[in-house]
Amino acid sequence: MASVDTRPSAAQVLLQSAETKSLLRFITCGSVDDGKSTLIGRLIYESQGLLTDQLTALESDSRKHGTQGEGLDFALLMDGLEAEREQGITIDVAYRYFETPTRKFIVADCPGHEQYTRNMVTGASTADAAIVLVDVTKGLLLQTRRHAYLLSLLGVRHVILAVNKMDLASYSHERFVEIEGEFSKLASSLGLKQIWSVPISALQGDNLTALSDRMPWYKGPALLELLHQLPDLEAPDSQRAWRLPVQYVNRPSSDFRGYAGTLLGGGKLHEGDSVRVLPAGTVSSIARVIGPSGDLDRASHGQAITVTLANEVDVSRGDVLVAADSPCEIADQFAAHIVWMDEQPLLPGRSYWLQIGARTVAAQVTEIKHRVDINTQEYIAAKRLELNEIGFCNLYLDRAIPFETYEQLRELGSFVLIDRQTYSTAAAGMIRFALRRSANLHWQALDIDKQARANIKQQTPKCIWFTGLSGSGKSTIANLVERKLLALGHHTYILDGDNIRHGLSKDLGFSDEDRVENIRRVAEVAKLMTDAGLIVLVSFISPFRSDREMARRLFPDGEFIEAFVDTSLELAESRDVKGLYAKARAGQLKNFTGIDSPYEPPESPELTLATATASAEELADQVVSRCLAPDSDA
Ligand SMILES: Nc1ncnc2c1ncn2[C@@H]1O[C@H](COP(=O)(O)OS(=O)(=O)O)[C@@H](OP(=O)(O)O)[C@H]1O
Ligand SMILES: Nc1ncnc2c1ncn2[C@@H]1O[C@H](COP(=O)(O)OP(=O)(O)O)[C@@H](O)[C@H]1O
Repeated sequence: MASVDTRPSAAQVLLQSAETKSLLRFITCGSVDDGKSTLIGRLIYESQGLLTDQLTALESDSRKHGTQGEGLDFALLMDGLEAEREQGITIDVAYRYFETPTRKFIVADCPGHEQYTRNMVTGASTADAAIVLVDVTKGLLLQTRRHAYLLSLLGVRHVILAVNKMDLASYSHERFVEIEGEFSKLASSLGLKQIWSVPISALQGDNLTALSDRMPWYKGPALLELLHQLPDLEAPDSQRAWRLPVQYVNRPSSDFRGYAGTLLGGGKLHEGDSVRVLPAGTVSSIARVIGPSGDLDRASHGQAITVTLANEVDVSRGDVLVAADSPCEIADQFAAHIVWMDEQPLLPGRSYWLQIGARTVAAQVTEIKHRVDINTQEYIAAKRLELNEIGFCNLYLDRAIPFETYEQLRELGSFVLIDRQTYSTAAAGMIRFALRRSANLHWQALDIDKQARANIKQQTPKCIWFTGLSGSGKSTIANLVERKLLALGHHTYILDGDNIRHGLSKDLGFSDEDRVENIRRVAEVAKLMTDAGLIVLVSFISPFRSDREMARRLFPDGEFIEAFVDTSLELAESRDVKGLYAKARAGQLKNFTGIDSPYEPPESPELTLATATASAEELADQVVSRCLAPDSDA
């Protein structure tokens, strides 16, 4: 006789999910070999959340295909997905739901391989937490680094390092501590903050639902306990004001007009609050706040509500209602990280639809500042982004939109790009900051001017622009010049290529486009420095004539002194101070000036410094006398 099955049916589980238990969304990172499937399967099983049909299938599959003898093979719960993948079925992300008496969980299972980056990004974009699985016998792998980077990119706030297969390492405390240390170094280099580490054996069930006596040195919590303790969606900063993106305008009759959406942000929305409609900027006040079961006095983050306004103002789907005294920014140009998800590469200049919240606008990527190697996090110059590649880009929208940076508020700082021909989702993006429209910027008049700043230093501001091949002698000569000027009581500063590329230009590589941008930035900084009354020494390869001309145009006549450090390629290469020429010749360094990237010598520089025939000391003297000569102003 069949026994009565007391496990909940699928329908019951769904009904239960409507209860008000808190929900934690998390993602698991790691490959199947790390024991990911076994871990998730076991967590679901042990938390009694298995649906009846799933369990029946698991029991029969374990008998037929299992690798665990008479026991249940938990990995089979997840492996169905692998089979689907083999059949070529595209699965964005596989989500599994389970719950315990106190919490509901949605776990996103994302495959570990690089070609599934877009899947992981999709899963992580809504996750509150992530479990990074590391096989204790293998330690940190390249993919661990990749996963940790993606978690930091997507701002997943709680990261749990699960060191798995502890049974295969004799439950060694030492080995656990070693891996934990390596991971915490990696995490802090990526800016991941909340890290927990748990030694587990997914197969044996150690430290999953209860502490294991095989690892008495581990004082807890067990993994499931930890998942219960984590706060769900990070409570937004309560100082931040509320935002209500309008999902739709509810107008059942002519005397009711409500605006529905999910409330976001830290602050509470109250009946009577002043409200601003963005992007238009019109002001009104909240007349009613309506929740699923009637009128409310107030609402907070995450609540689905409808509001009505005190007077008739124009509000459409996609607008954002904000606290009137604390509106969010509006802009039409952004810098954003973009994860490319389409088979067709991203081409700057092409028009896409950009969807942010309920708003859709036309957008172009005007520039890919760099691509990020997701395994090493190196910045690489890129003219296009291919499937699964990540780029840091400038975007231009055809109209201004209200937004928050992704860091401030995920929901108003993330967007997707949609291919206008195929309507496929081409990319996911995260707004890092707005690039303001110059039309909105005004020059601020100041009382103290350049002349006053220079007078007090008793000098004439200058920009001495050293240009030449790598290893030509720019830094050596500039350094000597600065020492000499300083000894004469002058106020100086050196802007050196290598140094600026560690900070101001650390996002730039060595493509032609990046060099152009590098020089543009440095020229602007040099101009500010002469404005401060300084003598500024600029030491950059600055290989392109047109960019040096652009720099020159920023300065008044006579202030810009172009000093060509004239050293032949052969000589510079024979010096090879940093060993870069050898690397470039060996093909290990691309776009190297003079080898596979051009250098355009100046046509009529103020100074030509021939390093083959004069010493650095002599050349520095030439520069100093030119710099201080009164006629150089002419
Ligand atoms: N591919 C490639 N090409 C040229 N230089 C390279 C490259 N990769 C690294 N480096 C190192 O970067 C320094 C040059 O940076 P700059 O900012 O002066 O270059 S540029 O003006 O933007 O062309 C340069 O420093 P210097 O040798 O002092 O010129 C090199 O050390
Ligand atoms: N006349 C000279 N002027 C400048 N540097 C010289 C000269 N003769 C030899 N050198 C050597 O060439 C190298 C130039 O390197 P560096 O100043 O770093 O070049 P850059 O900044 O252009 O890359 C230094 O090792 C320097 O000592």
